[in-house]
Amino acid sequence: MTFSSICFEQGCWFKDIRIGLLGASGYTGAEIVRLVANHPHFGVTLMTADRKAGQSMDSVFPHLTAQKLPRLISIKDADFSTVDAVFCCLPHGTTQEIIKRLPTSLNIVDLSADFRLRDISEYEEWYGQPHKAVELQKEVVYGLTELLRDDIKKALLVANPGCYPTSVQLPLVPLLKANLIKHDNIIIDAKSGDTGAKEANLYSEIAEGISSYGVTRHRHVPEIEQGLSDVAQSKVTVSFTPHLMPMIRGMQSTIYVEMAPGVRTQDLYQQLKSSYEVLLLLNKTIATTRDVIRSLSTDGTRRGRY
Ligand SMILES: CC(=O)N[C@@H](CCC(=O)OP(=O)(O)O)C(=O)O
Repeated sequence: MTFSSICFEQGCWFKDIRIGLLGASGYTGAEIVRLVANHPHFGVTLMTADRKAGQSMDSVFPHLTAQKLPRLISIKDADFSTVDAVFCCLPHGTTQEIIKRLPTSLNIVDLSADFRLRDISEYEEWYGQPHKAVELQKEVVYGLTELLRDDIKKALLVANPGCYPTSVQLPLVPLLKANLIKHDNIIIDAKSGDTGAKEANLYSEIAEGISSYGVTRHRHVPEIEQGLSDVAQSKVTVSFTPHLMPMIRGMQSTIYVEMAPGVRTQDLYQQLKSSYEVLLLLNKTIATTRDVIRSLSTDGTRRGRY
């Protein structure tokens, strides 16, 4: 991305890249604000949230009170000449039409699923609706940063990966690339916290229980298979079952693979260790979502090498 503008709007003093958030009042909007807050170059100058237009962001998320943020406005009142890049935090299925009306000079990161699947017919099959911006699909870079960092830097439109597909592709891609595992019989037992759910769930419906859902037909399956097949350079299929857990935040995917002949568990460990600068635990300590959340709060800059 190249930006030359200097911006002096409220909330963006001395930050040279002006960010607009569309659909800012949801969890993904709040997360972008958190990430941008300490960024040396990014400043938020535009925030839209149709149902909360006129309100301040801290009236929705009080933990953001200390941030200097513009007031939430309706998207129809947005002036896109005041931004260099847009994060689209709108619901799945609503983004395609909005993005195609935005100025073509804008860098866009779409956090919905609208541009993740390259194959349009696969999108229509899994999301149950026609794709409304087919012409944009060819511009898209799949935003799994650890894999495609250089392409992402040059992209005008980035499709931010789904949550489960991220948790599955990051560990499996280095193993597939190094031919350490077989391409079939990959079983993914995945668990998500409640903030990942599409709609607000009542405490009484979630607490003290675990539910599997989307069994054999979750929309993240084709996204996972697309990514894994790309690196394996042959068709990879997976068995995937997601579960909703009684916790607010976090995700854990336990993945079962068959190792290639002659490969040992230690080889998988070494491959992952040399691929990412992340907390990697084996035998001595068990991974927990709590530890990941704790580590995020102290290090937002961790990067993988892929
Ligand atoms: C627990 C739960 O319901 N999770 C959602 C995934 C979260 C989401 O909407 O989004 P992404 O596709 O952007 O990851 C689901 O299974 O559809």
